[in-house]
Amino acid sequence: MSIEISNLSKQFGSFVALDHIHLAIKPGELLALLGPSGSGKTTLLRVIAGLETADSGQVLFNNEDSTSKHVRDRQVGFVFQHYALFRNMTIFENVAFGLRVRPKKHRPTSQEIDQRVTHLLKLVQLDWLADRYPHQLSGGQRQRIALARALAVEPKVLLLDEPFGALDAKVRKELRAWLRKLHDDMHITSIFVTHDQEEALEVADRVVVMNQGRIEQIGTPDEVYEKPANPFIYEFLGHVNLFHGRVQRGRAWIDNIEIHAPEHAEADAFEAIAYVRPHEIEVEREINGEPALAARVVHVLSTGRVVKLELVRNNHQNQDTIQVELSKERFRALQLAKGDKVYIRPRRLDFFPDPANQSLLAS
Ligand SMILES: Nc1ncnc2c1ncn2[C@@H]1O[C@H](COP(=O)(O)OP(=O)(O)OP(=O)(O)O)[C@@H](O)[C@H]1O
Repeated sequence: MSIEISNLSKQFGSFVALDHIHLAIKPGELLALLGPSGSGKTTLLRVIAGLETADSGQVLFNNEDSTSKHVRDRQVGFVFQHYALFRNMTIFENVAFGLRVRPKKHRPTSQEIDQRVTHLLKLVQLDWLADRYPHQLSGGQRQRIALARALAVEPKVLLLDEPFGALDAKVRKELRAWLRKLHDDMHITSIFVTHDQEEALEVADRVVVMNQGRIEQIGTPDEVYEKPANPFIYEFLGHVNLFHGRVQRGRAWIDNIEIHAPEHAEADAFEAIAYVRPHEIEVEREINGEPALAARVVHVLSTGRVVKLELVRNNHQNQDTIQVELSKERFRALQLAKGDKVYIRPRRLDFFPDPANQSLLAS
């Protein structure tokens, strides 16, 4: 099932929750809606589900306008953060529920229901819990059952709102991998809401980054992480270092370091902010012929395969810490410790006009 969202807007009173949203979701795609709290993710999901009506715009399922279609006719399955399973029903009956309450002429036979529920419980790898009650399950197991229950009615679209939000970090990680695999097996067009960057980047085919009711960028996890469209996304997605510099006709400068900026080949001079990810900074003990920024190590944190360094620049007014990530091998080769002097050079920088200083420089 493809979903196309066209020019969708929604206000609550005078507050604009969705602001002219356009989005095309391919059949079988797993899409993440990612953004800070209040950015409109849940509202968008609820409009797609038919639980909320938009003020204007359309939601098309397989090119067919569903705006006036009732929730139960949209063939969507839901999983929410706190999905309340029926407490007084066994796990088996919870999963069977959506099928048992169907009108008689659409209801599968009792034998078919048994078969389908057994199959789904196997799919979520919890068939051994069929006779238990929800309170006898862990949070992660309950969410997997919630998913099995959503899948029981064979939805064409699966909508998940922070499905793992209430779980601890380790279980979340396990369920992410599990959801990805399940999706690869089933290919149901799925949209999940999260405010966890890592979750979105790890699980989704494409990520939609939202902010203040608008879409800031749509792309594969690599695209949004490696090529953020604007400063908001840079700062929202993972750790990032900020430098101030200057750009002119395809060249850029951070202090004495000159860097190619081919994407700004035509640009007149402008004051810029420049972003660089922690793993895109080279660290040397000695200056090696290329201009570099002098800094010193203020903190070393070893986490598994990478070593995270915190640096501050030497003799520089900006004493914000600079985060650097090195491989363990590189860290060993450098033999760095707190207090050591180093030279750093960003391998790749992305430049944007500095909002605090928009004035043009004399060329
Ligand atoms: N029924 C409502 N009445 C009034 N305002 C609402 C209503 N539902 C949502 N809002 C407002 O719309 C904005 C977007 O809410 P929404 O739940 O879509 O955000 P979100 O991105 O999902 O946030 P979170 O990650 O915190 O769940 C919020 O500022 C919220 O307060």
